[in-house]
Amino acid sequence: MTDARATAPDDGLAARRAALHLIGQATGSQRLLSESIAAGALERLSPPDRARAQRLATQALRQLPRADRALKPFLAKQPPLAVRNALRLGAVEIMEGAAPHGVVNAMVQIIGHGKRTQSYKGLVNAVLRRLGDQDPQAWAKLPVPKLPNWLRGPMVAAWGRDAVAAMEAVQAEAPPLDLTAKGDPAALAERLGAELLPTGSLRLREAGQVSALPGFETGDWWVQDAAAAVAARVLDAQPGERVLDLCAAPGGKTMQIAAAGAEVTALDLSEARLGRLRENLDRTGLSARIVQGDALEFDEGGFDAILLDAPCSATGTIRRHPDLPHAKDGAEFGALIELQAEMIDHALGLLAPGGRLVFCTCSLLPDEGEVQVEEALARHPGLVNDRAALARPGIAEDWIGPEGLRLRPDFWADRGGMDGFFIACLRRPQTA
Ligand SMILES: C[S@@+](CC[C@H](N)C(=O)[O-])C[C@H]1O[C@@H](n2cnc3c(N)ncnc32)[C@H](O)[C@@H]1O
Repeated sequence: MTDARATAPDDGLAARRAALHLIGQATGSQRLLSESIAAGALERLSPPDRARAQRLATQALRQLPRADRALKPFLAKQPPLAVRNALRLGAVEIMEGAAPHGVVNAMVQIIGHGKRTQSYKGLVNAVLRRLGDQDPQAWAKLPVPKLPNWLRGPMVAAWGRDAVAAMEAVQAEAPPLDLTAKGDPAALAERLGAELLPTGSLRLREAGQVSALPGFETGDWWVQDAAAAVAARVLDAQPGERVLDLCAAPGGKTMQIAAAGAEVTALDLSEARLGRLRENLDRTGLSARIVQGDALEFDEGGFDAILLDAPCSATGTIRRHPDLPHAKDGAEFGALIELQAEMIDHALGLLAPGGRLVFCTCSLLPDEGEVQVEEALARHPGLVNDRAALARPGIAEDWIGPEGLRLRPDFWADRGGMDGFFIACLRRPQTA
């Protein structure tokens, strides 16, 4: 059955309304876009509107501080959040090149529709029209959006002001699309007209619809940030090895390990995310044993290698998830850091003697990376930090620190950056 509301052309109203819902949830209710979407926020939309709503919300959240600056001269006082967000989304769209009249009409209609917002119709109309008369160059000259203080403080303490400013500059841009090839990356790069990155990932700047790219249906590749792909390269799974992927879903790293010919067990707590892992394995024709459960309760041992891509603050992925600084406030850091340490200890106990544990997090906070390794080495006498395993093709020597490999969004800035990651390889002694 077709839902007429989902398919009728509406000049972008449905997509904009949904985008505003997502932005409202992130800025008003501390809900990540992924959480709102999992709760059904985009269910009623057609696939193109769904993609458009997500794109609009993501771009508006990425540029929120710029939008606020551009709007400030036109607002004597702040209107309610729903109106403010409509102005923000409208400002971002107009200043980034959308036809102003279409944006103004849509926002006026949306605001005019709500009982609590309809009295702001005139304001939205006037402000967005005046923004439409602004020089688009002025937008580009606005300062790069800064991270919120709760995150900026610890990051400046860890990496210094200049490095954080460089990361913010990368985070202000829409990221490229990175792919991992199931087979030969050079041949696939040629087929797709993609850049072959030094670490072996592929990069497309203007990808369009992912599922329309050649090789999607046949499962010749999967979407995976270049930095995320390095963790499984460090693990370097060998054909026939027994490998445990402890926090596996949605399975980017599981697929790399399976493609290397290892016997992989993919475990995750989330049944919903494991559903995505199953779809990914089906599409790529790769196989893994799938286990739903808590990593801390899994007690099958004797693995040659374990990948622990632990739950973390995800602060390394802000350029792909710009909702995070708006929806979070750092309150959960402490619990995550404790969980990561428990997971490291538990995983070490599941290794065969001489086995290796690759621990990684997509975090920019040393407490979720370097400090975890330092403390694990202190807790486990005889444990070896195998830094030689980190020297993979394309990895610059100065990215490897005493505790492990630190990847940052401002690395490869001229190529479009990369996600922030920490990766270490710990070896259990032969005799424990
Ligand atoms: C960073 S994501 C993993 C990404 C995945 N390795 C990939 O490359 O696609 C962390 C995962 O840990 C899972 N997780 C969180 N707590 C867990 C637990 N106690 N046991 C097992 N998995 C857990 C989450 O459901 C989430 O899928």
